[in-house]
Amino acid sequence: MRIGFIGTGAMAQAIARGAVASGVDPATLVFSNRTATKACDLADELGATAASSNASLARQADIVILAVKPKDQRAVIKEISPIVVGHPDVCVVSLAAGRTLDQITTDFGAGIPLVRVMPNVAATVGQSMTALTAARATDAQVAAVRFLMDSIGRTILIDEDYFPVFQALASCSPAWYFQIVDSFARAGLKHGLSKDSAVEIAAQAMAGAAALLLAERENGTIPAQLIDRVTSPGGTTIAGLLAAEEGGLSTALVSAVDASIHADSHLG
Ligand SMILES: NC(=O)C1=CN([C@@H]2O[C@H](COP(=O)(O)OP(=O)(O)OC[C@H]3O[C@@H](n4cnc5c(N)ncnc54)[C@H](OP(=O)(O)O)[C@@H]3O)[C@@H](O)[C@H]2O)C=CC1
Ligand SMILES: O=C(O)[C@@H]1CCC=N1
Repeated sequence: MRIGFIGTGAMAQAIARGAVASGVDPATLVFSNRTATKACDLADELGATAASSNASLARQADIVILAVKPKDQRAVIKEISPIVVGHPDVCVVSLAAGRTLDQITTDFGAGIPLVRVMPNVAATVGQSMTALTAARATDAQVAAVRFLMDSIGRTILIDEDYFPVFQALASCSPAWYFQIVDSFARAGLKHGLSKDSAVEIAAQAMAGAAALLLAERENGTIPAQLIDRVTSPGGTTIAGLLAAEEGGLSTALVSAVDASIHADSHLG
C-alpha cells in the first residue's frame, strides 16, 4: 500500500517520520509540495520518493493525505479529482481544520472514500491526540489510516459532529497550554527564577500531571480526586486554586473552547 502526502509541512513531516519510526517501509511513502525542494528533502531524509506534481502523486498512492492548509485544499482537490474519482481503492485523507466530509465530497464532485483526521502539534514528538471519522471508506481503509495515526500518538474514532469540540480540546489546546506555561514562567521570573528554569519546571509539572491523570484514569480516577490529593487543608494549593478561580480560570477555559468552535464554523 502506497501512502502519498500532498503538502510536506509540519503535520505531514510529523506523520511521515512517526510512520517510518514505527516500522512503515519508507519506500511506500511519496511526497509532493508546492515548494518542491521541501518534498525532495523529506523524501531524501526518509528514503522515500518525491512526486513531480500532486497529480502524479495521486496516480501512485492508495492513500492520499491532503496535508495543506484549509484555504489551499480546494485547489489541490481540483488537481487530483480527475484521477481519484471513480477509483474506490483510493482513499483520501483530510487533515484540514474546519472542512467537513460533506464540503470535501462536494469539492470532489463525487462520493469518494474519505477519512477526516484531526491530529495535534505534539505529533512531532509522538504524543498527538488524534481523532478520525470517515465516509464511504472501507473498514480496511479506515484501519490503515488509523494505523498510520497510531504512530504519532493516541487515536480515537468519533462522530464528525464532535470534531469542532475535539479540535478545541486536543488540537488548539496545546497553544493554550503553552500560554499557561509561559504565564507560570512569568510568575517564576517575578519571584526570582530564570525564565528558562521556570519554563522547564512548569512544563515538567504539566507533563507529570498529565501522565498521572492518564495512568490513574485507567482505574476510574477523575481529575477532581487528584485535585483533592494535592490540596492540603489550609495549605498552599487550595489558596492558589481559589485565587485562580477568582480570576476566572474555569470560565475562561470554557469560553476559549466556545470561541474555537465558533471560529471553526467559519473556516470551511
Ligand atoms: N499545525 C497544527 O497544529 C495542526 C494542523 N492541522 C491541519 O493540518 C494541515 C497542515 O497544517 P501544517 O502542517 O501545520 O501546515 P504547514 O503550513 O506547515 O504545511 C502546509 C504545506 O502545504 C504546502 N502546500 C500549500 N499549497 C499546496 C499545493 N497547492 N500543493 C502542494 N503543497 C501545498 C505548503 O507548501 P510550501 O512549502 O510551499 O509553503 C506547506 O509545506 C492543515 O490543514 C491544518 O488545518 C490539524 C491539526 C493541528
Ligand atoms: O489554528 C488552527 O486553525 C489549527 C487547527 C487546530 C490547530 N491549529
